[in-house]
Amino acid sequence: MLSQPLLLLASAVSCRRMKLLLGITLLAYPASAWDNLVNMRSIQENGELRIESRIEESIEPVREKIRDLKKSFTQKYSSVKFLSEKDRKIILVTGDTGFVSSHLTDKLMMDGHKVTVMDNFFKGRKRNMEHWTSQENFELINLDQIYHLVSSASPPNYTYNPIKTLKTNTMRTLNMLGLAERAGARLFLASTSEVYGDPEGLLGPRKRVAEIMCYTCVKQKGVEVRVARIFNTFGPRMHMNDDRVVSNFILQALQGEPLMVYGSGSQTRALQNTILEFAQLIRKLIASGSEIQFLSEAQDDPQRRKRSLNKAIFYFWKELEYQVNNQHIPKPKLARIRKGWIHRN
Ligand SMILES: O=C(O)[C@H]1O[C@H](OP(=O)(O)OP(=O)(O)OC[C@H]2O[C@@H](n3ccc(=O)[nH]c3=O)[C@H](O)[C@@H]2O)[C@H](O)[C@@H](O)[C@@H]1O
Repeated sequence: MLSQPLLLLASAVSCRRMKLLLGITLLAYPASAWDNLVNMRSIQENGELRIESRIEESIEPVREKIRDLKKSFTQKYSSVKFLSEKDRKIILVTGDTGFVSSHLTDKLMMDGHKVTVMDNFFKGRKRNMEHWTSQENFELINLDQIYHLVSSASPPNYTYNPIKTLKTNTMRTLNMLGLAERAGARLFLASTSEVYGDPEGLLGPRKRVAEIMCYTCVKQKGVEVRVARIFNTFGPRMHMNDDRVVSNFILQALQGEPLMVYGSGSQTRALQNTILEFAQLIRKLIASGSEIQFLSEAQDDPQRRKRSLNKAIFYFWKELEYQVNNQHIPKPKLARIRKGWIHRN
């Protein structure tokens, strides 16, 4: 009989314990969950902080660059370094208003050099260079035309160093053609009457190669080219030692020395009928008492090279007509020309 109440008591006790245990568990769970939550938050926050600081670290140099850039924009690059003439280089940059080249120019200018830039503004922009335009070390060239008057026609000049003459006429012509192509500019080549002369000569054949280079670039690259074969030019600023016939005879006549005619003097040039006649003319014009002396014939001396203005007039007339027709300039009426109101020269 005793065991019954004991059992009941025991079960009552364990029931209370269970309840107690259950109560404690119920209380402990939310507490630990809260704790976990708090922990997780702090881990997350720590992580976020670390990420943020890393981002900050990597962004800082970019920010610095932006600050520098802003500063440089407000400075307008006015504070270029001063370089003495010895250290200051004269630099040519082509394609300058483009992206890379415009930054290179900034660097060179800031370092104090004298920079000339050349561009046809095909891809670049003038705006990229505007901040330099008032700076005295800076020059911007936009090319439309190149006059390639390379290689002197003076015999002592081009015979002095034949390899230099060869290089000047060939390599420099190619370089200039490349520049003309790049800049979209028209190139004028000063060729010579010598291309009609001796095929072994020192100047003529080299100039002929230069001409061929020009025509090849016209065909293959569409470069606009003009070639003029210049005949026996002379005039003020010609060098005393040029050693061509005009300056030689004038100097000899002025100094009262004999005028030296090579060969018989029957050879012709564009400037006079014969060289002998030319010597006589100079002597008369200068009123010189100089004699005329005949020396042996010069080597490979072309005997006949004379002007024919008829052909030149014909081509100029055709060209003028073409230009008038294409520009829609009203042609003068024939009656007005006849009356003498408009002169047709
Ligand atoms: O300007 C030109 O077109 C050319 O002039 C000269 O070629 P050349 O035509 O022979 O011209 P000069 O040297 O002035 O001679 C002209 C003629 O006068 C003669 N001459 C020249 C000089 C002199 O003192 N005496 C003389 O009788 C020459 O024998 C030649 O027949 C140059 O050699 C070429 O490079 C140049 O392209």
